[in-house]
Amino acid sequence: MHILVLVHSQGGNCLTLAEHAQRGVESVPGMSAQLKRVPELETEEGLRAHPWTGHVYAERIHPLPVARIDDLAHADGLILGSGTRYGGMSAAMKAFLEKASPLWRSNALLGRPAGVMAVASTPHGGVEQAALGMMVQLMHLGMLMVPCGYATPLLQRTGSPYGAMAIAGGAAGHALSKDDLDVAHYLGQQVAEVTLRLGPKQLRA
Ligand SMILES: Cc1cc2nc3c(=O)[nH]c(=O)nc-3n(C[C@H](O)[C@H](O)[C@H](O)COP(=O)(O)O)c2cc1C
Repeated sequence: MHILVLVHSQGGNCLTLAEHAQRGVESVPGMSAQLKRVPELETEEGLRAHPWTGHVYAERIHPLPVARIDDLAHADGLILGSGTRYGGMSAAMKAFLEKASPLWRSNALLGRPAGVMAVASTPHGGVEQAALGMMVQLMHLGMLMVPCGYATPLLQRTGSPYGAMAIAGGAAGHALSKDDLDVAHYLGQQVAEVTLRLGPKQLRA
């Protein structure tokens, strides 16, 4: 069975979490994961020319496959990740989810498991709202939320009970910690295990 790990990352931090979530999924026998990015709203030239993140875009973001709405319908489970933008998910992630309205109409994603990840540069800069905002949109699509909870001691040090969350990037230049990466891996495992227990998706007409 297959999990789609779908990310919008500009500085590469959320992408790093997504890579670890992908490994977490793949650590569960019988599960595979594919990492894709949502379509960008900014121009290719603008992204490449950005003074701080242009090299990240060229080296790490651009090579990722760009997701289509169909990819959501064909995955047995989903992990979404976004950088925090003004206390919410990125516009690119939100735009992608809004394009999923045909799947909302057909209930194609009803009952499928999903987890969320977010990164912000400051401790009280809205990382939880970004993650919870993604959860709300996924619940409108009928998806089942798979949280981190507190079953792992990692959650005493980083992450959040809602999903994988971290403080990194921005002017202070915080780097992701090993605990942050391990929480992302843990979330991937959790989503994979729940997906496996629920069984293969039922495709709706
Ligand atoms: C337009 C914009 C808005 C941002 N808004 C916030 C914010 O509200 N709170 C915060 O802590 N960081 C904010 N940031 C910083 C990013 O969340 C941070 O750099 C994070 O590491 C981005 O993840 P990424 O490296 O995966 O792109 C903002 C960055 C940009 C470009």
